[in-house]
Amino acid sequence: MTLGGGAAVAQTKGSPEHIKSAVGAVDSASIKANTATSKDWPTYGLDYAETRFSKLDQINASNVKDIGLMWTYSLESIRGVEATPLVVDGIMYVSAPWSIVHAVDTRTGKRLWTFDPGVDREKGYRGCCDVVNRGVALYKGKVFVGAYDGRLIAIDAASGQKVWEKDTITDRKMSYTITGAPRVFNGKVVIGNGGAEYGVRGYVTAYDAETGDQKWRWFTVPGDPSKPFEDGSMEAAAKTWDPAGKYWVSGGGGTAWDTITFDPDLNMVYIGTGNGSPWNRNIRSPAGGDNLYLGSIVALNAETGKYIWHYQETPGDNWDYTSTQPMILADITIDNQPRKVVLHAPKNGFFFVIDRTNGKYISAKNFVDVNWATGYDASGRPIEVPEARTPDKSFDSIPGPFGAHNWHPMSFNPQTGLVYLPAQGVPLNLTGEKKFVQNDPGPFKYAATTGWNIGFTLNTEPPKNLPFGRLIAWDPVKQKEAWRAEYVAPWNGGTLTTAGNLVFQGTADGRFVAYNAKTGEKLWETPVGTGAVAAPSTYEVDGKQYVSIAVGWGGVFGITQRATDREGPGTVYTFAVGGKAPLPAFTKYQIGNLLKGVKYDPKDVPDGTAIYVSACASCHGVPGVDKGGNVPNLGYSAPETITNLKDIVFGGPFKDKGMPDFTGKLTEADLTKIQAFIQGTADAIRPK
Ligand SMILES: O=C(O)c1cc(C(=O)O)c2c(n1)C(=O)C(=O)c1cc(C(=O)O)[nH]c1-2
Ligand SMILES: [Ca+2]
Repeated sequence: MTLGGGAAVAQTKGSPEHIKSAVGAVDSASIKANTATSKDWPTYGLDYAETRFSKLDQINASNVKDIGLMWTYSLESIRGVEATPLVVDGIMYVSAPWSIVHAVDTRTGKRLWTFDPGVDREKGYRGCCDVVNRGVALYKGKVFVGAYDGRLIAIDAASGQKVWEKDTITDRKMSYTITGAPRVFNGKVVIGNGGAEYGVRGYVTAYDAETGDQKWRWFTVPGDPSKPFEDGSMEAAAKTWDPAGKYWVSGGGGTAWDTITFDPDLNMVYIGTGNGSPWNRNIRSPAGGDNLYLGSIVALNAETGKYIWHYQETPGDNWDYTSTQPMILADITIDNQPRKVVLHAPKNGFFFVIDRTNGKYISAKNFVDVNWATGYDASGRPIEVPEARTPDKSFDSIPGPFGAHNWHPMSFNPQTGLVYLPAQGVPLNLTGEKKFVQNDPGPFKYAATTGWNIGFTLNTEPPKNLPFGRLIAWDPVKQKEAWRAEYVAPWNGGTLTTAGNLVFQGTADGRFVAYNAKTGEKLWETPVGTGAVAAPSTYEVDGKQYVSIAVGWGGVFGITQRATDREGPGTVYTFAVGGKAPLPAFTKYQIGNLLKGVKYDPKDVPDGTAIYVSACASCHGVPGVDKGGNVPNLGYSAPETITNLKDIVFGGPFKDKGMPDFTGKLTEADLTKIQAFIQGTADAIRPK
């Protein structure tokens, strides 16, 4: 066998030498070249356009019924698994909770190495939405991972040893985290961060892939006006914020916590920016204003990081409507004109088609029911419903802050012309805070004890709309649904589509399903160990096509809620035609009895409710009502656990699992009240 350099050395596949040459050859040119065959899956969305459309068709609509399990690989995790597995010549790189990276030989399903960046487990509460990681990036023999605590780390792809590490965080006092997959192009690795529920200012940074040296940084929202603007885009943006809101004190938000999409044709990188911080615009910018660049797609020069254009999908965000959802770059024909577009389905419930050469709006249409806007006008501005921002009334925002579409990647199949979009509804009611004080852990302020600052109280009135989850096949040209598959719950997985006329998706209720991409007919399914939220990938090894999915229930919805009676560990499942491996033994989710017998004073229940909402609800859910996600529901704890709450809440005995030490944040008197709320709620819902 002759290798690239002309050396006639036969390598054992999976050996360090093989990995050095295979992953060493990954660069922008090879990622582009791979689109001709889709043999490898070298970057988060498969290709730079992030289509998640594979040209492989060995597995297709006629034979998908014959695929079976080849192997499973345990990620040994209990929290959410959101990563898309990358594969180059049979070597898989997949990340697990706490940003742990696993290298797996797909020829055997065996571990090559793991890398644990050593994120302080006690700091899990510094991110809003589970200690997840959406995946790694590969470039010239290195694996890049964004660690949850904000470090960007380069790892040697063959040895699993750290090559370099950079602290990407500008201000360590603030709750910044990284959950997204880095993107690498032309020798630069780009990463953003999360934290807009806590009061941070968003930005993205490019580093030299080889050395880790910083190349450029672009802030998404303006900073303290007493300091100079970083660039002209910040000067322009500041005009759309009301300084009376002192937005820089609560960071402003706009965090780029997921999508960063490189466009090799136009040498631009598109950043999807997040929600406002705090969410409530009346507090953040009392006189109103669009608050650029929240809820936007922003094009930057890929070389310099300089602003080129923006399109704001949610002007003056008020509802946690992030535009961080994954983008797809497509060349499609609209009104007989070939157009270079971005396809995008942000949280706000509208499907957007944007001209990516200049950021001009082409069309937007709601893909689920929405109640905050009736549509978009010809200039691309939403026609808002006034009640959606009433300061003195509560509002069932539809979509709610979980979004009509969250981070779960969609895919686009040019053969069907359809986008496969995991859509959902998670009801939530928002009531504006009358008096907002940054970092006040006060009662009823959701998750405020762990640092949230959103300017709303949640569900002070029970929401009236109903939850749902569905797969939508969406025609972006007609802006119309072609078919749908309904699910039992929200929070289903990302999608993959192939030239075999297939769509693959994992589901919240613990299945992995294949559909006919044209018609939506279900062609195959298998149970997997727990709810699946990540997107699958497909690749060819030694002439054979495989499909892999990393399964592990979690993410913001999955911390507190569930749709299966199974639980972890996080596991990679790999399927191929003729696979005959037995499914692993699934672990049954052990839910205790509804809590009974904890002594409490009913007078403590109202205060207990208020404290629970601020300190416990974001991870433990509503006692007894929710059934526990990847974190236990306290309404089903043993009575001794609740009676002795102080043994868990103080001193950090479960900090390895992500439970913070509340010493100094809660008192023993608070715990007495929390106990009253937990037992009181369990008693209130107990069937008579
Ligand atoms: O505003 C932010 O900075 C931020 C960060 C993240 C994150 O980093 O995971 C999420 C969100 N917001 C968010 O609004 C959201 O719905 C969400 C879901 C998830 C998830 O992984 O399940 N992360 C995030
Ligand atoms: Ca957010």
